[in-house]
Parts: sequence; structure tokens; C-alpha cells
Amino acid sequence: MAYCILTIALDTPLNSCFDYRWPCAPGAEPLAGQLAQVSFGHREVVGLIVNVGDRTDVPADKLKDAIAVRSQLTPLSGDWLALAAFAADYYQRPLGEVALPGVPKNLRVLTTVALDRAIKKLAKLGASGAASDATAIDTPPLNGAQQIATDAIGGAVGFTPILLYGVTGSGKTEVYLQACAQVLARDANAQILILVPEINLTPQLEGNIRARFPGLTLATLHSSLSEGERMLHWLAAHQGQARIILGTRLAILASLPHLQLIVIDEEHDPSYKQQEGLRYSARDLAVWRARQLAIPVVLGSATPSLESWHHAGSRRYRKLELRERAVKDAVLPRVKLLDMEKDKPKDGLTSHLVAALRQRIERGEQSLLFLNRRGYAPVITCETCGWISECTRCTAFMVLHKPESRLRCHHCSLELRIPRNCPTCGNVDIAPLGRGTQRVEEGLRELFPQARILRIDADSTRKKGSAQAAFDSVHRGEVDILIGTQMVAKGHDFKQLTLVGILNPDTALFSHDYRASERLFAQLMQVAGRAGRAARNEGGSVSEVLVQTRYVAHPLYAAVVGHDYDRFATSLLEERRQAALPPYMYQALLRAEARELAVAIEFLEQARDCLAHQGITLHDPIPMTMTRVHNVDRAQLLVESCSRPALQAFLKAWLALLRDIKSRVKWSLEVDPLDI
Ligand SMILES: Nc1ncnc2c1ncn2[C@@H]1O[C@H](COP(=O)(O)OP(=O)(O)OP(=O)(O)O)[C@@H](O)[C@H]1O
Ligand SMILES: [Zn+2]
Repeated sequence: MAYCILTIALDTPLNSCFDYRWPCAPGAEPLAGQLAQVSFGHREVVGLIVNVGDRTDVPADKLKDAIAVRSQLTPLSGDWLALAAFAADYYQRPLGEVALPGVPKNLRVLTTVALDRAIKKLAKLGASGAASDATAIDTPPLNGAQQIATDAIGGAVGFTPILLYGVTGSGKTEVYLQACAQVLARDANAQILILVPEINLTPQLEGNIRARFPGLTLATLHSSLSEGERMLHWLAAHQGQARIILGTRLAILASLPHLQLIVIDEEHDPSYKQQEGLRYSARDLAVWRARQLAIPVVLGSATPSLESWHHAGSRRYRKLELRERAVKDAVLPRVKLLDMEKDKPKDGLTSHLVAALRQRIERGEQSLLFLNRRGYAPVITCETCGWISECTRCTAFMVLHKPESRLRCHHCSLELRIPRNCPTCGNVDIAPLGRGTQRVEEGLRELFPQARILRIDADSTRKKGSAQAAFDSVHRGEVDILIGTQMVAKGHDFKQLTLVGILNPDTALFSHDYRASERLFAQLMQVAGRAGRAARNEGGSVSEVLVQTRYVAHPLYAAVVGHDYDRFATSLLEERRQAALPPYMYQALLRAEARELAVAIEFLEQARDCLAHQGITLHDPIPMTMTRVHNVDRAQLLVESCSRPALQAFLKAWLALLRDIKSRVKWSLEVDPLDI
């Protein structure tokens, strides 16, 4: 019997590729990109074949045979393997840890029989979310700017990164759909990947795609699919049946053999960055993938990230602009600042905002109140001794959740009953301080007992399907006032909304994080952009955005009032350039966690001193802003370089040394961190 040597990537930390022996006739060897079952330690696991060869450094008595090769699955392509290898290399993680989670769990755990059954089912079904048999709805005639953008995207050949900079409500979706139609019409196999930042945005876009392309197989990939669904949709993409693949960031690692176009909607959104494990940026990987496949990639936003804005400015990305709202007679809302020093808020609302809400209710129009803080009150305190509801396990306050009468830590999930009297002095006068969405809702119900009020936040939408049901009722006009967190702020096309009230945005003005103003500005522009998306009636007034603030003179607010993304972004970029911050600088962050802060800091000090380097700045270790989470102390060390290749080379050598440092800390490295 002849043997070949399979190099197999396993989902293990550290080194993740291992050699196994496999008996096979010459010419009938397994292929790279196939899954194989092997024994590892005391377990049997499924790994990914990354190479098939005839030699190994493993001594013969140590070399194990692979157990089975899943030959019924089409191998993952060389392009896909290259993507996984790039991501592993760039983010400094083992290949197996990147590649295997990219493959649905069921493909890794199912028996061969069960797998065969699933593949047959798919062949019968198309994808489970298969083609609908409706007839296509009419495509609206595009306006001039939309037409130019559509043709530029649809007609782009080769690697073409495009920034589609279109104001809120400018009809970017329509541009995506019609550009998709061009690409699909040109190539009977073409696949298109569309990414959205949040799972809540998939149903709206899924509906649009299904209506526009009946008969076409659409696959969706996001974290709330069951394992069974996930496998079917993944296979539909992998086997080329699905022509449009709609998903959240994890879909960037889908196997798409005929990928011809990638669309990243709301490209500025921080949700594209994974915050644990492999801390990748789906947007950045999308651009890499497009370059590797020589296809166009569209980054769409009304508030592009400074990175993309910078690339557009230096002409690395092509910039397409939509300056007007798409619906005829719809215009951008008028933004006004309400000075909370002059018009003191009652129950969190200034009299001006209350009057505006009342007017909307009378006119039968919808309002949205945006407050990025869930719960009833961020903290409770004792008025006598100053006790404050701190989490015993985190550097954070326990948030009051009134419906459940609980104090809850949003970081470690600790839950306590609300104390009847102060735990330190026994006083009964303990009171909530500040307000979250629940408290605003309570105040509104008292003010407007007849109004239909709906709160949408992570607490009100815990049940599967409840978020969608809530959004549907807003679209059906069953809600007068919607209160919500960032869940409602982006992407949604609320047609009947004519007033947006923004409560309490000031805290973000003075954050130490240099990205805070970019984020706050984007968030305010996005939430403001939910208003006035439909045509005004005859004589109808312009819709309004009212921002309650104590800092009416702040330049950030002036830019929001002027809808002036261009100028604001350009000035922020100039500040970044002068301060040598991204995108003019490349960063990585080493984080360490330990029971005691000193241990974490000591590890980071050793890390700082263990490698001589040129062109690399290693800053001093510091505790993270929220130092303690769930009884673990956290510290970080920032690494910077003005050369990406230099940083990459340094990190590789450095990691090898870090692994040898004897320490009790848990550490992780993040490349291109967003939160510092
Ligand atoms: N050419 C057109 N004619 C008429 N209506 C249009 C046209 N294009 C788009 N629309 C409508 O304009 C509205 C806004 O479009 P869309 O939701 O795509 O905006 P957007 O650019 O994605 O905005 P945002 O950045 O706020 O998500 C939608 O109701 C859409 O149906
Ligand atoms: Zn906690």
C-alpha cells in the first residue's frame, strides 16, 4: 500500500498544523481543502487538509494514520485557503484557529451518513431559504447620481475598491441591487457577497433582495442561525447554488467559488471588527479578498470610516457620491441643538422636545428618541452617605433594571435584588441617578398616556424574532414614539418618521479614546438620517432632529447641524496626521489579564523589554480603562510603527518570545485595534 502525508490544520492554539499518514493509490490522493477526521491527543477531531505530500519530519513511530477523509464535500478552493492563511498570518493566529471555525460545526461533527443526507437535502431544496416564486417587482428609475454609481460598480473590471459615499436615504441599497443585477446578468454563475453590520439589518435587505430577484437562491449567514441552517446555507454558498450571500461579518470567511462582487454596507461600523478570538476586520479582509480575486468591492456609507476616507482622498479607492436623498421631495432633516442649560429637562426631556413630540402625535407622524443606554438608570446611590451601586467584580456600576427589580452588571452579568436601604448606612433614601431607555419610556407614558410607545433595545428584544416584530410594527405605523439604543440608529428605512430626538450624547465628547469623536459624529449623523426619508406632503414641513446638549458651541455639533461630513472628516484626518495616529500609523495591542494587576503589568514589562527593534515604538504598559472585569484585572501595551510590514515582521518575532515568558497571565494580541 502506498501512503501520502497529509498536513492537517486543527483548531488548536499555538502551532496548528500536524502531519498524518493516509493510505492511497497514486493518483487517488486526497486534496488540499478537504476535511479529514484524525485522532488528536485522546480525542477525534476534524481538521482541514492544507497540503498533500510524500514526506514528513515526524518519526515513523510517532506518525499516526488519519481516520477518514470527507471526500463527498467539494474541497475548499485554493483562494479560500489563501484567505484563511492571510488572515492567520496578518492577525498572528494559528491557521487552524482561523480556518476551522470558518466551516460550520455540523460539517465537522456530523457522521458521514448524516453529511450525505444533508448534501442530498440541499440538492433537492436549493438552500433552505431557497428561491421564491414571486415575480420581480419593478425597479424604480434611478436618479442621475445613482445611475452613475450603479454603472460604475456593475461595470467595474478587476480589483476596484469603491467608496460609495451617499448621504442617509440617498438610495445606496438601490444602487447595490441594480449593480448586482448587472453582475448576475453577465455571468450565469456569479456570486455576490453583501455584508451588513448588524443582524437586525438582514431582514430588511433580505426582503428587498428576494423581491428583486425571485428565482435566485439567496443564502444568509449570521450568528443566530441554527447549526442545521448554517450548514445548509454555507453549503449552498460553497457549492455555488447561492448567488447572493447576505451576512454579518463572519460571512467574509464563507467559501464562495464564483465570487464576483463584494458589498460592505455601512462600512464605517465598528461591528465589522470581531472583538474576541481572531480579532479580524471583515471590511479589511473584504478588500484583501477582492484584490486577491481581482474583483470590485464596494464600501458604502453616509459616514465613511476615516481609513476609507483617507484611501479615497489618496485615490487608492474610487469615490462615488450620492449627495441627495433618493425619494423625490425628501430632504435631509433640519438639525437643531437644544441648550439644556437654558431649557432644563424634566424627566430627561426639554420642553422644546416635548412640544415637538406632541406636535408629531397630533399630526399622526412618528418620532424616535435615541439614547444609547439601556436599563432604567445607570446607577443607584444613597443620598446620605454617597454609597453607589458598584459591581463587586468589575470596575463598573450596577445598572438598575426596573421591570425585573434588579441591579445588573452589563459586563459580568452579576445580578442582585435592589437593596431596600443603603448597604453602608442603612438609610432608606436610595435613588436612581441618571436615566436609561426604560426610565425615558416611563416618563413618556406619563406625559403621553394615549400615545403608542415602543422601546427597542437589547433588553426588549431578547426573544428570537422579537426585534423583527418590533421593527415591523414601526413600519406598519403602529408606533407613535420609538425609543431605542444604537439598535435603531442605523440602516433602517423608517418611512413615517419626521422627528428624531437625541438625548444625552455629551458624555462621548470628552472620552480619552481618540476614535470617540469619529464614532459619535457617525452615530449622530446616522440616527439623524432616520428622519424625513419619505416625500413631504403638499406644504409638509421639513423633518427635524433635536439634539439635547450642554455644549451647543462644540464644533462636532456644528458639523452635525451642517450635515457636513466632508469637512469634519477632513479636519479629523488632519488631527490624526499631526498626532501620528491611524490611518497614518499602524498599531497592535498586547493585552494581559490576571487576578492581580501587578502580575499583568509585570508580564507586559517583560514583553516590552524582550526584543530589540527598529522603527517600532513600544509604549509603557497601562491598566485598561475598565481595569477589572469579572474579578480579572486587565492591562495593555500599545505597539506602533509607521510601516505596516515592519510592524508585521516585529510581531511575528515578538510572539515567539512572548510564548516563552513564564507567567500566569492570559494574554492576547490584537492587530489594528479599534478600542485603545
Ligand atoms: N431612484 C429612486 N426613486 C425613488 N425612491 C428611491 C430610489 N432609490 C431609493 N429610493 C428609496 O429611498 C429610500 C432610502 O433608500 P435607502 O434605504 O437605500 O437609503 P440609504 O442610502 O441606504 O440610506 P442609509 O445610509 O440611511 O441607510 C428607500 O425608501 C428607497 O426605496
Ligand atoms: Zn460586573
